[in-house]
Amino acid sequence: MTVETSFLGITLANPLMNASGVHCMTVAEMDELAQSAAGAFVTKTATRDYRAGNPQPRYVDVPLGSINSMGLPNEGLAYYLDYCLARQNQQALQFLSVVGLSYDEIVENLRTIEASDYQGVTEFNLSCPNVPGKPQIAYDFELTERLLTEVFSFFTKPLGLKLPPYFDIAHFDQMAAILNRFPLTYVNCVNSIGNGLYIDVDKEQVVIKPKGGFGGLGGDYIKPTALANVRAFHQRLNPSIKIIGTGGVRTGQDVFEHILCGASLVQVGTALHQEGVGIFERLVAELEAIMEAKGYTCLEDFQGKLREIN
Ligand SMILES: O=C(O)c1[nH]c(=O)[nH]c(=O)c1I
Repeated sequence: MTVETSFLGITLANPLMNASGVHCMTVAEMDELAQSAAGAFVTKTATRDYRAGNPQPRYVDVPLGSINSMGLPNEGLAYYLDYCLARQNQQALQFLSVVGLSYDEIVENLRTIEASDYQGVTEFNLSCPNVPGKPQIAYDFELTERLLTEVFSFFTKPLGLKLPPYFDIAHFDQMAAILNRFPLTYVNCVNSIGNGLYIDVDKEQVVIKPKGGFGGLGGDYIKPTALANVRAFHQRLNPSIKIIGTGGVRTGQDVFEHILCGASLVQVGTALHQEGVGIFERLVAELEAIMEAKGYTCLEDFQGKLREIN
């Protein structure tokens, strides 16, 4: 029995990796990830220039997950691109997460990556909920289509999209119809559930400073939504477009559920932030135990095979 998997023809020891934004802001954090049991890693979403991000406190772990309004702090695209270029011969599979603060900057950043010797995967983040004044790109279907049309007029390297959660069947249909028109490597479902609110009852106060306390939710809160988005897009997208499952992963069972819904890789955010990189060994062991108990010998035995009630 094995939890090995392959992505873009590259064999990975397991389907697990970090979620962008968690444990991937600096070289030190990314090196620690690279040395961990994680099968792959992704960088913090980069903009062209360095960003300090929103004022603190801007990330808080809470009993059922986390709330954050980081505000896209990052060292700038060159920092992460240089990191990936320097290590792309040693690391099996790298994911470089990117966005821009404007349409033109997004195009510029993707042109920078295209012009580089980067051989890894690019994750285009369409779903950052925390840049004040910037609505999430992926909730604007026309803008998404316009951007993807322009990007794929020049971008030839493997490209995936980080999507926000959708909550309406019509939106799954509309978005999938758009995505199926492009040679995407994958879609990553889901980013945090945007603009939640967590309250400290003793202080009768919000817990994060930016945006009046509104922030993206992660953790246990979002697993049912994450699973539904993985399943919905797995059912609707061309099989050539893989699904990465993100959201609410804390145990091997959560990993199993994401794969059952159709995920090829599974990312860990909130729980990684809370437990550290040791979580990957634990998740692998727990997933193996579930597969053993069910008599599965590989991920393909159950991947995408969620049953409905007929
Ligand atoms: O506030 C952030 O930096 C952030 N926070 C999130 O929860 N998702 C994102 O994609 C981003 I770029």
